[in-house]
Amino acid sequence: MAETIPVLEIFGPTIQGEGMVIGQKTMFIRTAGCDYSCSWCDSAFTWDGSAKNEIIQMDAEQVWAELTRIGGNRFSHVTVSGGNPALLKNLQPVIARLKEKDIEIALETQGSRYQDWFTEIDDLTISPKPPSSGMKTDFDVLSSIFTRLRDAGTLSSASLKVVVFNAEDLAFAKKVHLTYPGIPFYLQVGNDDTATTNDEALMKTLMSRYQWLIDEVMEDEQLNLVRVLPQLHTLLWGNKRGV
Ligand SMILES: C[S@@+](CC[C@H](N)C(=O)[O-])C[C@H]1O[C@@H](n2cnc3c(N)ncnc32)[C@H](O)[C@@H]1O
Ligand SMILES: Nc1nc2[nH]cc(C(=O)O)c2c(=O)[nH]1
Ligand code: SF4
Ligand SMILES: [Mg+2]
Repeated sequence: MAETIPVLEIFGPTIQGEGMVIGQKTMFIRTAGCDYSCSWCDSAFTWDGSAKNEIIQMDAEQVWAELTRIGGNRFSHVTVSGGNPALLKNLQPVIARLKEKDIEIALETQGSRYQDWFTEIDDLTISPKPPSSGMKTDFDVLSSIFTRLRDAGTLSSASLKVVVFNAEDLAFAKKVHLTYPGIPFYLQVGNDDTATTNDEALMKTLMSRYQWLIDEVMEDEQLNLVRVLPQLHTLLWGNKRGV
């Protein structure tokens, strides 16, 4: 049996709603399982057991078949997220298959694990977690990821993205930025109501949080080379899954 990965959903094409390639037309592969349990995780179903019956073990061929079944020829970019896809050594054949098909590949991970296939990712988003998440970043692991990418000559594919809910999170984000000044740095508005179905109210709250974050960054002379973004998909579609 070929190597498989646990898949929770494959969807798209849609726009990448976050970070370094925001707006990019892309397909998503969402893997199951995470080594973290962030208090505000908007994808908790990937690790809290609530969707365990939806997990399908798929090999590279099956992943490609599903991508083309739903995306046809209407995509050239695939984003892998989770959960933490960096837990999966077996993602290698999936990445190889996408490369073979000339598909650009993005990956979302929190920077707690390294995999050799990181060097084959075109847009690698590393998202260390701030205090409000309840998680603690291992900066030795994070630094070793950047060292390995640099050694492989692929550091330019990487960016950092920190989600911010409050002033303490922003101080953490600043520490991350100042520790890795050469890595493109994104601040992202935190969504503190991942359950609501009131899209209008959520959009209003998120826009005012976005304004707060912008105001803070504008006043801070150590945050001059940063990009401040909302989660565009949440503004457009609220907490809906699979968009
Ligand atoms: C669901 S995570 C999956 C990838 C990986 N585990 C990670 O956290 O980077 C994808 C992105 O969504 C962000 N995210 C999760 N919950 C969020 C929330 N409530 N508000 C804003 N961003 C959130 C994460 O920080 C991460 O950048
Ligand atoms: N449109 C859209 N953009 C996204 N960017 C990161 C996502 C994620 O859940 O990792 C995501 C997602 O779920 N949908
Ligand atoms: S690391 Fe990512 S997937 Fe895991 S709990 Fe945190 S936000 Fe959710
Ligand atoms: Mg998401």
